[in-house]
Amino acid sequence: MSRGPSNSFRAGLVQMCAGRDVAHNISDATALIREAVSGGADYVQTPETTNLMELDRARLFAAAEPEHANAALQRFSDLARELSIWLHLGSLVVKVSEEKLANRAYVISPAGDVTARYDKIHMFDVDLPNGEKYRESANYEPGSQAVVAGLPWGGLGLSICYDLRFPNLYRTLAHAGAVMLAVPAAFTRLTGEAHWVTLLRARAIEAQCFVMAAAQGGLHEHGRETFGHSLIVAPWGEVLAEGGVHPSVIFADIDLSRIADVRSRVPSLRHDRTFDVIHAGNVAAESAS
Ligand SMILES: O=C(O)CNC(=O)[C@H](CS)NC(=O)CCC(=O)C(=O)O
Repeated sequence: MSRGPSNSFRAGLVQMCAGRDVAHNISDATALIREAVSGGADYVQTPETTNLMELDRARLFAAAEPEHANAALQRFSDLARELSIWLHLGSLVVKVSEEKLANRAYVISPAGDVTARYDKIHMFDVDLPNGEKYRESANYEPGSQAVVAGLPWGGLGLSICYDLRFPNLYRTLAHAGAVMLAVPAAFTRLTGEAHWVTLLRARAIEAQCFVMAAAQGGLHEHGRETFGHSLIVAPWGEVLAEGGVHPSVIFADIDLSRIADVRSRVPSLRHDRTFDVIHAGNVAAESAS
């Protein structure tokens, strides 16, 4: 595969449909990562919870492994080294105590070393209109640190799934030097249909970054359905690649020289202002209380 100049590279995003068995998920992801590399990818991203999707708390904790003895992390570190790629595990389920897990992303270098970790900050505790109920915080300990991971081509701002709804995280990452944003996810089908593409394009446009979002998709063993539609978006907002519902790999050639062009024409990242909020009129004052 021909490698471009140092500010461009090929991204391969793995879309999968993870289940309850860690070994099975590792083997599915491995096949797709190899497919991505066959297609010329220098950077490969996998979705949220690549190693495990399980609803039952007892089974979830029985299958979850700590970071120092994590089969998925060990296997994927070896794979990154074997294939000589930057491998970004969108997240792994990692046991951090007998009571809590972390929803943790890893960036692994072509030497097989973990160079960045990120724990999902925003917990998906919601009640959807179709009756689906999620209480992520019951099982997971949220993170409290945003992370810009250094890649050879530029800074990659890390996030996971529900974080997508908090635009200030991405603006903070852009101000901290990110030129790419990662949003690996397991979006629900219902909210994915309504919001996924729109929110990802908005984050790309407002943070003036490339956005890369590898997704879980399809009907999972644990009974939930996720939206799929892995997406790569350019900083001007156009969609460069989009997946369907089933496991696959999507690709895009990322040319980071576009960032300077977009940011110099519309310098909105340098136009932030502070302001006060006032309540004008009785109706607004009452409804705001
Ligand atoms: O629990 C698992 O098995 C894997 N993890 C997830 O599915 C996570 C946490 S429950 N899902 C989301 O954050 C969906 C967000 C979303 O769909 C939205 O913001 O609309």
